[in-house]
Amino acid sequence: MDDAVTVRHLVVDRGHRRVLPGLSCAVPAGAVTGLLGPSGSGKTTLLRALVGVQRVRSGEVTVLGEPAGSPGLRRRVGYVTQAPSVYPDLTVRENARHFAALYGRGARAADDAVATVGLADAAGQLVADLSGGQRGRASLACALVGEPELLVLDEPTVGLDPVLRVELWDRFHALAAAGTTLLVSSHVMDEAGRCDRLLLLREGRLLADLTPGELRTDAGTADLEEAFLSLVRRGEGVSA
Ligand SMILES: Nc1ncnc2c1ncn2[C@@H]1O[C@H](COP(=O)(O)OP(=O)(O)OP(=O)(O)O)[C@@H](O)[C@H]1O
Repeated sequence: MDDAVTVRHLVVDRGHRRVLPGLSCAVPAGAVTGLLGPSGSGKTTLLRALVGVQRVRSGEVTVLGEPAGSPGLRRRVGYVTQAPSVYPDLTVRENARHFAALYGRGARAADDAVATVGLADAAGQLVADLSGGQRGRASLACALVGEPELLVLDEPTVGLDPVLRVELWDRFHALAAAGTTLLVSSHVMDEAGRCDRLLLLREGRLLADLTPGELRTDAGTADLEEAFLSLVRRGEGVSA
């Protein structure tokens, strides 16, 4: 499988801290890759570098064959941040139609995206009146509407109930089956099991790049949370 993203020796400083000290990794095309790691491990920083909004000190990030942040990638890459990026004074439908228009797509595509994230019943509501989880999904709809080749999602299931979570993950896999590459960050290890591949980060370093099955086998436990912790402990043992 080709890689949609390759990262080589990426060094990023934020404030006075070296957050990514020389990270190398790859994201396979047409699959759902989970970017997992504890809070502060550098997940958002890596995602920001992929979409070209992070100042980097050195290294190379190639996205869909072009340097990250190239103007040509703007329409090919969708990014949903942890903070929903939608207009509070517009309805869900109006937001989706606005972004659809920016991508040269019609009202039908906008309405489909709203339905996909389970917000059809709330389409006429102002975003300002939505719950946090609903607002996040409205933001996701606005990214989906452009049908990007690479979808970068920063903790998209935070605040969602289990039913919606499962539905969204099914949707992610349907998109991947249709050829979209998804990179989804999470610190919820039970979501790791839903990914085709996992990149496990710790303190800005790649702890492992493997499938959920490999992680379980490697750690000798079916519990992914436990498996991740065992990997962390092993890493600490090696560096000690
Ligand atoms: N603007 C900033 N200035 C200085 N340091 C920052 C800034 N933004 C993030 N950091 C630091 O960079 C490190 C990595 O942050 P990042 O947001 O990439 O982690 P994360 O793995 O996405 O965490 P979370 O799961 O909590 O979102 C953290 O130590 C954080 O405190």
